Amino acid sequence: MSEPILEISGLTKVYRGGLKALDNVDLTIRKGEIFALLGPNGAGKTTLIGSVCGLVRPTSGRIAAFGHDMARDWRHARARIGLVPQELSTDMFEPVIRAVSYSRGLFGLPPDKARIEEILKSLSLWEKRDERIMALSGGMKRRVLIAKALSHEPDLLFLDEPTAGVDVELRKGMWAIIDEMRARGVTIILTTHYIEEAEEMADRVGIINNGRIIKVDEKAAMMAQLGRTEAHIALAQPIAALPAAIAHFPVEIEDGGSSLCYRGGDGTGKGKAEVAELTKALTRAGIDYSGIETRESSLEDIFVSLLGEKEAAA
Ligand SMILES: Nc1ncnc2c1ncn2[C@@H]1O[C@H](COP(=O)(O)OP(=O)(O)OP(=O)(O)O)[C@@H](O)[C@H]1O
Repeated sequence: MSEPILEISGLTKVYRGGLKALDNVDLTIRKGEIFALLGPNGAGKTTLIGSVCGLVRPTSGRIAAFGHDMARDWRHARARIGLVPQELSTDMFEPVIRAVSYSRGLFGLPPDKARIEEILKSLSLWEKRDERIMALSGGMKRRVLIAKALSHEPDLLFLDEPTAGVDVELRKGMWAIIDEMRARGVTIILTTHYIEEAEEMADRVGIINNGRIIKVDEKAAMMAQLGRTEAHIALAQPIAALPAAIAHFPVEIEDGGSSLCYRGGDGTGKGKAEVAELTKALTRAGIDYSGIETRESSLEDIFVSLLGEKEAAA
């Protein structure tokens, strides 16, 4: 297991007015990993990132990056940390290349035209280098944010909801860019609302809700618990009891016998396959159905079930 690059312990943030955005957060990030912080709106993701990047002053707790305590030795660590925020707030009138070069200088690195060119090319921004940022499309603006963060060659990079509100194509493009950064050895922490994004990108996943980290696990183990499948099967004729032929499936009668509800699977595609098996078994048993509605559980469903498990264990 590689060495820790970021160690957060007992981190709490209470905003003026009393809102506790982070509640005693402990989290260790290892060198070279991609860590996805998954949580709903207002969970505390941006506050957590802001605390590490020096934008939010923690109420209590400790943050150490690269072995340096951020409270005492902030400058040393800060120069090695990059942040891609959710939105561009400045430089709208600047040409792309100037904004990106300026970001590099801001962190005290000497100008390096070749490096800036390489970054802009890798993000397909080279052709747009002389355009003002305000004239770019939303997707290109996001790329500028990434280029700015990469310009100072961070070892630890935060991506705050890199693909919120972008179309599928751009999301895939963004994932490819994140992959390239990983290949260069950058440690990445990304926040997201999307389970599929965590699934696609991350080595480990942490789930945050109401300022608390509910669970942290390797991606595969986490996904095995998430993404359960739910299928509602409308029956052509109501049934009074579960037929023996389907009793071994995780299925229940609902709506007074006019439909069946399947809840199973483990996020590996097992659910869908099992629903297909279930429909075959119904056909074999001579039970007709008029429709099937299948869905994967949402992030909200998962929070409800994880919180339920946590409360049950407490
Ligand atoms: N400057 C602030 N002052 C007071 N409350 C704040 C401030 N910034 C954030 N909050 C509150 O802290 C909580 C956590 O917000 P935060 O932005 O960290 O969540 P998030 O998980 O990033 O949400 P989102 O997914 O919507 O970006 C929210 O209830 C938010 O309203």
